[in-house]
Amino acid sequence: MELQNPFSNIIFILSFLILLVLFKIVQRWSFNNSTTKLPPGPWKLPLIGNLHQIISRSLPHHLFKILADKYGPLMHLKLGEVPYVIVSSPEIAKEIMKTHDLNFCDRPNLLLSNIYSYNATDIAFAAYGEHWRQLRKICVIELLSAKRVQSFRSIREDEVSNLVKSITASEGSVVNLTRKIFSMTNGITARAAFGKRNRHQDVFIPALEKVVVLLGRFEIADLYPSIKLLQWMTREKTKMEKLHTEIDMIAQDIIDDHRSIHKEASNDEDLVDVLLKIQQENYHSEHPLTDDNMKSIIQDMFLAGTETSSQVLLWAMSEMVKNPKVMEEAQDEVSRVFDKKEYVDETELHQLIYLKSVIKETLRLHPVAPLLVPRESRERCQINGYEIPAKTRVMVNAWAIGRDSRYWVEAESFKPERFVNSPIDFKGTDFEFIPFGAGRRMCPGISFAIPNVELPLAKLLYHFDWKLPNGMSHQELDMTEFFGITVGRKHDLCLIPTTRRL
Ligand code: HEM
Repeated sequence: MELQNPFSNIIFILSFLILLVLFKIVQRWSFNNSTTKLPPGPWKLPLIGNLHQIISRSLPHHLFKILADKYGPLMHLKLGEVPYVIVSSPEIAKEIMKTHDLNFCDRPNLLLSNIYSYNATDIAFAAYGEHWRQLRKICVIELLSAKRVQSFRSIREDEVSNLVKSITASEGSVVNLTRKIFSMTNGITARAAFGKRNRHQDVFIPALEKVVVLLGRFEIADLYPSIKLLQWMTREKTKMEKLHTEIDMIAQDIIDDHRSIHKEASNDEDLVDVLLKIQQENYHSEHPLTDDNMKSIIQDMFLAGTETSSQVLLWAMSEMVKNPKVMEEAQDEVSRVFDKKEYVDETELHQLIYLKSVIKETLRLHPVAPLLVPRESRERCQINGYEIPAKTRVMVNAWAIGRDSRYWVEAESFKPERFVNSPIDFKGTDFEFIPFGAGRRMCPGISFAIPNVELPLAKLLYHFDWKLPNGMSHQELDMTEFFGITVGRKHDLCLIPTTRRL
């Protein structure tokens, strides 16, 4: 019988443990060298990270492009204590918003948007999950469907005709187009949402305009979420709470008014009517629609819908004034299509191929949400061999992507003809052109937005010729941007109209 070495078991166990430790060391080493490699980015200071590089006079989307040219299209920044990645190429945008979309479809929890959005229970700021899915479904199927948008046609035509009338009244003198266009877009959204113009609207819209200003600011408390004291110290928090209470009361009044008037006919249903109907139908369901949910949806329609469409219209007019040949060609097309009819309505808008290209080119050079709406990673993942930790905030620089010279010839020039026979569209599948975002969180309002831009533009070109005031030449038109929740013109667009056709 062979004698068993009394130490053999111990030796075996020890060898096993040594191997295990070695294995762990190798695993940790390879992990450090592959999966934990963060994307490149500028050097960071303790406590503030890259804040000192970001706080400059440049607009964030411009600055991020300059930095991305140096550090690459997937760039890591630390702002305060929060990790950010900035995406600046169509390829990486596709990775984020298509391949890994599920991991990047959360929104960060931010102080002011949380107050505005009933604790992030609206659509735009809600975390990804069942609640967001339910609201988004209501939005896409019931509120912003092609059929519903069509039902608002007479509202659009009416409001745009009022715009034309008010411009005609000031023919030959300087018109502040910025103010007129904002008022028209607000009018369309208000009538679509609330029905007739009503007494509350005059308070609701100015209050929301103040919200827009507050939401457009960088809030230091959001960059140091672990220091709760900062949240209590910020004055903006108190301002937002006050505005929120004011808007909430008005919106509740509007809902209650609608509740008291029972509508049978569905022809003139507005968005509040539709939401009330859904609330009644879903009363006993697992996810009933509360009054707060309704108010948050309506707010989102205004916030996401009116600023954006107005800014696109103003950028398109600015670019056409700056490029008179483009203006001429667009006017010729509108005349060709509508001269026989002698008025512009929505029935023939589909024929305005060049005008549609003008709008696309405007959205390429002036995406009104140049960094889209921030997202946040749900879990740790790898993109292009780099590690993106969980809870990293992600900004996609749609503005830089629209100027990527690998995709766009003469990227900085305004050339609508590039879109005329091109299949490239803004529906979220061509990642070199993503003014409405892409993936699960993509803008659901395209079908509502586009007629709000096409119809007024067609009418402004059909009825008027435009020139700059004070003998200014078209090259002199100032195109400086203002960065807020959307990026619009810094200075109001003031032009002199002369009538072409009544
Ligand atoms: C030209 C006009 C518009 C532009 C350029 C625009 C652009 C955008 C962008 C870039 C996003 C973020 C997408 C992302 O994170 O990938 C967004 C989200 C959103 N937009 Fe628009 N938008 C426009 C008009 C509208 C209109 C008219 C409405 C509604 C009436 C609307 C409702 C929304 C909502 C509710 C969201 C949040 C979606 C979500 O988080 O699930 N938008 N929009």
